[in-house]
Amino acid sequence: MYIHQAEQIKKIDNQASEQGFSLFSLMENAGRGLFEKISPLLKKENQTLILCGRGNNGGDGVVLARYLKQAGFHVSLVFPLSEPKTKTAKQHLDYYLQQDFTVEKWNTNDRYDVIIDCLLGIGTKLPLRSDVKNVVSWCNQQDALRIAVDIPSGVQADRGDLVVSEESEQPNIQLNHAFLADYTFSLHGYKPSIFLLPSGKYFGKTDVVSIGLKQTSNVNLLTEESVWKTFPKRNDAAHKGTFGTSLLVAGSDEMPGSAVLAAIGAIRSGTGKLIMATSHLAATTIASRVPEATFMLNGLETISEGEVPEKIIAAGIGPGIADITKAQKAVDELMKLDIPLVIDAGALRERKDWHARGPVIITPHPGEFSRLTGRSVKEIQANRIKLARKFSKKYDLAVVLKGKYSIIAFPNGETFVNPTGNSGLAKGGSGDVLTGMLVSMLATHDNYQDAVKNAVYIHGLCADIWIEKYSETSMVASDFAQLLPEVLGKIEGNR
Ligand SMILES: NC(=O)C1=CN([C@@H]2O[C@H](COP(=O)(O)OP(=O)(O)OC[C@H]3O[C@@H](n4cnc5c(N)ncnc54)[C@H](O)[C@@H]3O)[C@@H](O)[C@H]2O)[C@H](O)CC1
Ligand SMILES: [K+]
Repeated sequence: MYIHQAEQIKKIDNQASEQGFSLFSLMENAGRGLFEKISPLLKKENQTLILCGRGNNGGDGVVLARYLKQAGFHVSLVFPLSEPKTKTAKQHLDYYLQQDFTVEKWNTNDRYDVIIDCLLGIGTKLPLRSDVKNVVSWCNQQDALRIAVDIPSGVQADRGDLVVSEESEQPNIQLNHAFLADYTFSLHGYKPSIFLLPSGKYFGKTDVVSIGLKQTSNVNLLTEESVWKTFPKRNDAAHKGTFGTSLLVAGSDEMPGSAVLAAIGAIRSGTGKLIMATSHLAATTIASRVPEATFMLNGLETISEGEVPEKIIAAGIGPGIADITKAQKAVDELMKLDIPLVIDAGALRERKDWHARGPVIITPHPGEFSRLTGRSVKEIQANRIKLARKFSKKYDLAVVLKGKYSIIAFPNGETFVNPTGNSGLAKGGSGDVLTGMLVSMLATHDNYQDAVKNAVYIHGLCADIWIEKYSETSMVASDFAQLLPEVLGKIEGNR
């Protein structure tokens, strides 16, 4: 499923128009497609208000109004911000009027069953002008079904923040920030703000209306199907060497649990063998929970001095590591190997040189990404896709920016939004499990990008499966020991 940034949509529109597909036809397709999706939600006796802005989002509303009226629905078409100003919207309004349909005056005392928001689309620049704010605020206070076209008005296409002012500190839904939709029908494809916060809270249920344009984007939503298709098959002749040896540099006397969790994630995700480079105390704890692991004692020190176990085919470093200086030296050593390397938690610090022989995957949460980029967490959250892409390209590494809708950005520009997961993962230790899973899947997949995508998707799916039976509150990271077999059974069964 493609995700389109506003600029890309404009480019595709222009291309289509150069190739003879006029904006008038695109708007006609948009209105017709919206009619097909929206009319089943309306009853014939409903009073429906379509609020149109001055741009092409308003034009979509005009076409939708025509189709709904032709089908016998009670519709009031209103321009609360004055009449359309774009050529195409004007043309459609002329055609609408020629069918003897009318434009209504807006009376805020009238009551409607359904309100359709065609005020602002991807041309939105914040802050919202006060006249739009007033209309949005009125809409949000009505006892009506609210449907947004393309994006809810007040939301931008590419960013997650709503009000470019101090007010945006307030994370809760505000009545006058944006149209609070029950449904949003996106034209051509989803826009990034569906997957960002707080904007994502305003979309309600979402669906896409095709308008006949070419589908292409290097930002995609991960799907379960793509995971089935790329998850490696294990053949009967396999032995422990077939799936390779993974190395996890994790855990310290202060934080043995993180290493246990990373080891659980790794051992349940397919690696043939697992070496834990860790402290004596942590090794004792790990051995009791993951007896399959072998150990390199004083692992962090040893690796930081340049002594690395042989024959490893994937490595990860960071969970439960307390000594930041040694962690950096160990990262330097691991970067000399021609294997994929996951850098997380205690090993994830700003570096001058990210250059490595094999692929590097960093797994920051927003706080860690803030430390790496020097930007505030608020700025990162508003702009997760763009900033992850930028960092990935600049340093030639893969970024897994964790959080609701984790972003995976690869240095070739391919970017993925992960739809799985819930707040059951927002707990200490779930990131450690992910690091273990990543390393293990890197050891078992031929293609490192598939390994990263699959680990992130499956990690979230475990939490989604958990809440089918229990609640987000009760989930803890050690539950992955049971959840991974269940979820991998589902994935491998479907393959
Ligand atoms: N390929 C497609 O997906 C197509 C989508 N269509 C629809 O067109 C809009 C985008 O149209 P555009 O005219 O570029 O922008 P808007 O309708 O969003 O309106 C711009 C309009 O709003 C004013 N404005 C911007 N920000 C603010 C603000 N903060 N406060 C008040 N007013 C604001 C601005 O000055 C302009 O006047 C897209 O979303 C789809 O709905 C096409 O129909 C077909 C192709
Ligand atoms: K809208």
